[in-house]
Amino acid sequence: MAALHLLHPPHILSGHGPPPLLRLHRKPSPLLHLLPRAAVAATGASAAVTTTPSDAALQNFRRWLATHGADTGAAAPAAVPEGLGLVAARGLPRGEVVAEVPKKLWMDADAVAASDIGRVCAGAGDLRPWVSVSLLILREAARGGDSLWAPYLAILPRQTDSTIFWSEQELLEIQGTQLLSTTMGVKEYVQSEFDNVEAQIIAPNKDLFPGTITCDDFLWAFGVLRSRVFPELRGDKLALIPFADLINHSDDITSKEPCWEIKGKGFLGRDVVFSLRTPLEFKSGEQVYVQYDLDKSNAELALDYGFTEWNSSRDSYTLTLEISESDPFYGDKLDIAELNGMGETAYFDIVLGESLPPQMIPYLRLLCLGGTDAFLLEALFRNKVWEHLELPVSRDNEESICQVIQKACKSALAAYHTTIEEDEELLEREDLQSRHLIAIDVRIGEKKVLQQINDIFKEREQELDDLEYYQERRLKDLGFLGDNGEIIFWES
Ligand SMILES: C[S@@+](CC[C@H](N)C(=O)[O-])C[C@H]1O[C@@H](n2cnc3c(N)ncnc32)[C@H](O)[C@@H]1O
Repeated sequence: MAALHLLHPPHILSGHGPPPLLRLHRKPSPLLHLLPRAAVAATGASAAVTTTPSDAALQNFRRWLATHGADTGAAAPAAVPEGLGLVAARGLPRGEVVAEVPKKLWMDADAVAASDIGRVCAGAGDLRPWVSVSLLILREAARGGDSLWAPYLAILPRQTDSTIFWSEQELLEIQGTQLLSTTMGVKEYVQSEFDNVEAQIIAPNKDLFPGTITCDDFLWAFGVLRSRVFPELRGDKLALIPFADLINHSDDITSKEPCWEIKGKGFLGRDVVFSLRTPLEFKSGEQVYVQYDLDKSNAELALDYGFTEWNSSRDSYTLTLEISESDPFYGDKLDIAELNGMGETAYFDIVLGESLPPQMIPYLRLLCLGGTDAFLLEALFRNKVWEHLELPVSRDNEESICQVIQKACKSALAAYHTTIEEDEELLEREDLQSRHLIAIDVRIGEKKVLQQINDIFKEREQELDDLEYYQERRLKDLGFLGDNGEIIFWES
């Protein structure tokens, strides 16, 4: 029995620790009430919170862009099923410029430095770029009509369907999912960053932040950045680009080529602009789309943008494996993991319909190594051990990896409040709200991946007798074992 050799069971974390606590509703924030994109109608049957600004606000926004030298003639902002979007004003071939937005309109680190909060942000030391740009958004929103960005801030949505904006009741729909843990983790992170900036920047500078700024306001600014910043503009380059950020996502766009560039224009190319291009041809009147990120899972799309796709390559589950500190071979195992570019904890993203990540099984075999196989952990084997772990080590070790994974999958599956079949039935309903649909898509995807992992190891467990293990390979290498598994003696 494998367990006899497992002196210390490996630590398998599946992302299903104690269920995260759901926060109570907080009061609506004063600042969000100041933001204009509120008195509007929902668009499209599936849009629970997607609202569009008034025509007057849109016209004001377009005038503002033109006054400040933005070139946006190729597409017009308009109400579309995804909220606002960009609609081709004429036939646009592939690679055509949709808009060129001058740097003076971007909300980025330079805009923070040049603004009246620049001094306090610089004085606060190492503020993360997203934190200082969030403060700029909130400061400018509080300035109302006096802000340079007022016409832009007026058309920003008050919410998206990102799970960071879901109510306690709505979050119950993703009970047991990794998405719930991630969402709660992100909200806690934003809360702790807010606590810091409130103490360091907001409270001591009441002249700059005269009204009340709450954590909900800060979460809104975080959500705006998370859903609207082009993926490559992260870190120090983080920038909110008005107008270009109205472009919606379509799964039909599969090209990996970036659809934008930052370039110089005008005399000696001194005027920096953000230039957005079409990834495909679009007819006049069609909505122009881009691909946000081909590699994001449905859970990531739900968290960042508030939508999911019915596409199995977006269904994924992150398996977390960890070398337990109480393992008697902890030091040796950690050393081996580190020598092979891994660590005490390893994360494996498993995608529906795709094979397991290549490092996962060797890492698992390492975690389960013990008993009579522990000799492989000796220093003598250090440079070769990973090669050995790439193939089955022993029946006991292989059986252990099959059992621990199946156990972890079963326990993770038990934490969901619905089965795959129940979810599939729910998907037949036509009255599903967008957030409910996102919840079903994510939990069904996670469960399918868990089921797939479970099946792989179940099948493997049934093949244990047919596998070739370390000792047999070794005897063969030394010429002691024939092709049919018979021991070759010198005398025969
Ligand atoms: C970069 S903004 C695009 C402009 C946005 N539609 C608006 O009204 O301001 C990204 C947000 O648009 C919406 N969105 C974009 N593509 C979508 C899609 N394919 N399905 C549903 N919502 C989408 C989501 O709310 C997402 O968070």
